[in-house]
Amino acid sequence: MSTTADDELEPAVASAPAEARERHRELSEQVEDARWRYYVLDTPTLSDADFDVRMRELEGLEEQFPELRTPDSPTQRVGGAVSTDFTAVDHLQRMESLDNAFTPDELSSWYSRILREGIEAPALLCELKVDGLAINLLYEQGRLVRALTRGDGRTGEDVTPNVKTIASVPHRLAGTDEHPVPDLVEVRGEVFLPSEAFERLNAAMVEAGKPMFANPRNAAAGSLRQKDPRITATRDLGMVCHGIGAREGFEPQTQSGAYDALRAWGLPTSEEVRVVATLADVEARIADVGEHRHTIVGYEIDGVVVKVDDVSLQRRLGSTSRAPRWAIAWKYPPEEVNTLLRSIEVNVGRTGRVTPYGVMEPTKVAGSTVENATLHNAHEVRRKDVRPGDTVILRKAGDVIPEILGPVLALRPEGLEEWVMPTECPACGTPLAQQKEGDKDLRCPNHETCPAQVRERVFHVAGRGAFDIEGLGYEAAVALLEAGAITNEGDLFNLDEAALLTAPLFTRAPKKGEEGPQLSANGVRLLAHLQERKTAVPLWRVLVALSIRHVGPTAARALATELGSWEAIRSATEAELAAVDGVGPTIAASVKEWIEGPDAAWHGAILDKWTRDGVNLADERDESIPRTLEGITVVATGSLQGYTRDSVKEAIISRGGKASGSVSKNTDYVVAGENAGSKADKAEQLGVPVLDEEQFTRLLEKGPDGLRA
Ligand SMILES: NC(=O)c1ccc[n+]([C@@H]2O[C@H](COP(=O)([O-])OP(=O)(O)OC[C@H]3O[C@@H](n4cnc5c(N)ncnc54)[C@H](O)[C@@H]3O)[C@@H](O)[C@H]2O)c1
Ligand SMILES: [Zn+2]
Repeated sequence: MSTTADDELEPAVASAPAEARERHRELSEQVEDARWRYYVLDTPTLSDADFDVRMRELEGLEEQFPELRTPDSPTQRVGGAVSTDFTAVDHLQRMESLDNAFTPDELSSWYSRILREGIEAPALLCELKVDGLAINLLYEQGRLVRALTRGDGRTGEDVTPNVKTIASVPHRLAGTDEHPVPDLVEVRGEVFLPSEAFERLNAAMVEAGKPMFANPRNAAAGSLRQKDPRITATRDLGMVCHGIGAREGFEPQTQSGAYDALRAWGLPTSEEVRVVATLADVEARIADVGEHRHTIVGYEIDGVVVKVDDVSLQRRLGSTSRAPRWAIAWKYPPEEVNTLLRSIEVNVGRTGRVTPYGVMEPTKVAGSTVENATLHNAHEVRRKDVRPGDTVILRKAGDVIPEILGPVLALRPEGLEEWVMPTECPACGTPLAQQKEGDKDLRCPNHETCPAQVRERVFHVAGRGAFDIEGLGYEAAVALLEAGAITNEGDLFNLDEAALLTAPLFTRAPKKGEEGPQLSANGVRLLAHLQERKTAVPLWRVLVALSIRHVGPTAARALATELGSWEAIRSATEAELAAVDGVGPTIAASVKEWIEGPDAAWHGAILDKWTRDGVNLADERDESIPRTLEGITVVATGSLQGYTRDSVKEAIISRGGKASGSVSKNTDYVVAGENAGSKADKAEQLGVPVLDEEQFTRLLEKGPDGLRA
């Protein structure tokens, strides 16, 4: 918890040494500067995480040397100021900030302090900490007369015309018998930009050639604090209430009760407010919200605010110079940090795609350390205008892959050169080219022998979705290729002891009586696994292993199911391939290209070798299963007791039927399990019979006749 001036603190004992004073002065300046950029200019140069670190250090210094805690220290004041673009107006009641907790310890020491006041088990209100900007709405006789930003807490900026453009902010309050409209009330809340509106706004900014907003908070602040309210009106801002200030003719007993009144008057309140009894409940709520942080509401949140619900207890606890003692903000780990972009490198993928990626000063974000992040293609590098040497904003949300959002332009060193995409493959020197006119991606066209592509393909053949060969990871793939034990994936299933002995990774020193290097245990196992896997996987996984562009597991399954063997796929026409359910023209063209295009010779050689080496290139039909569904199309939807998504398809296909994903007039039956949604509805509209699981089982056993019984 960030500690602030406590009146009861002992007077200073130690006097601060010169270097502590100097550091305090330096940090204060940095914090003041950051606040100015953040609150007034809406273009921060520090990340929130870096800002918080500095505040923490300041607070630590003041803890140690209380004499440094002067009234003008940034720790004693509510951050923010008033821009000259707006009229400065005083709040009737001061607007405060919040103290923060980043750890369970900090949270519980906040709670202990309340208990020390002799307050027993207070009801605790938990609400979302909205990542927007604070607003103060003054209603007199139910009429919205003024809207102010927080400013420095005493004086805010008059943004009334702008706030009036926000759809969810009522210009007039509606009274009810239970909740009559008060003479006067200051309503506090957060103005935010919904995530979707943020995406849209940034897309429009790019279109217009203007710099993007780094995050929804900055976008919300920038949108609200416009000189021209007509611009604000286009931005789809939202607002949610989280407190009240001055009031006349309105005396709620609890914070949650106040929200009930606000809601009744027509003000936007949150559905996600919970009143709980214990600190353990608070922790559970924090964990729960944390898990759904990005989906719980349609806007960004960065924490949970915990408040003592009882208003008389709030009064008793009072406030420090900048924040109430009766509330605390739990903050989740930062998902956005600033870091140095050291360089931009390129990576050559399995199908030759050359992808630039940023190499950064390793930084912790959302709980893990990040060093690399893809930049997708040269076009994207240009669009984001990131250059090696820039400070960049790095974002990582939960399990999502890290993303470089853009540079902090204000920190760009002078004369920083734009990055240039290489024109030649960094792995083999072949000039890079577009696959076809208008492609954003560049590729290395040397698919056959480009060492990077061969390495990625061999690794892919062994991967989970393909042959799943244990003991053949990236390191092993590199070792086999470097030793010349294989030249490409075609040689894999022909590997024998002699060939493997050339790769040091798979050998061990000879024991007594043995001559020369011997195969290591890993080497022996790899040979066994290769022999086992080559016949163990169904055709679709072999298709995946071939690295045909656009042929992933879904398309591969579709092709294998319909055609059953490599031979049948090879001899099918492009039109026949395209007609396969789940394939279509793009994939069909790509398969044909793989079979007949400029690389046909070495592609064919791989398959010849695999055939020679006994790889399974056709699926066996289980003749013991009766073909009860020949010519019948079935769509399964919802969850069934006795089947998984895959086994349902399996059951239909193995009986000669067609398992389709969408309902049309060509559908013969729809099988509807639990929670069957729109597909079952559509079936009814089209008059397609809908079966339950028991009827489906009869259909499988006896065909349509089974249903008549
Ligand atoms: N990047 C920068 O340079 C920079 C500079 C200044 C501030 N900041 C950011 O702002 C923070 C400090 O700002 P602050 O003083 O506004 O404190 P704060 O954002 O940590 O907490 C106070 C604010 O939270 C808001 N809030 C959201 N939901 C709320 C709820 N349910 N109940 C009550 N209040 C709620 C209110 O607007 C309130 O004013 C820093 O921790 C940092 O994240 C960043
Ligand atoms: Zn290459």
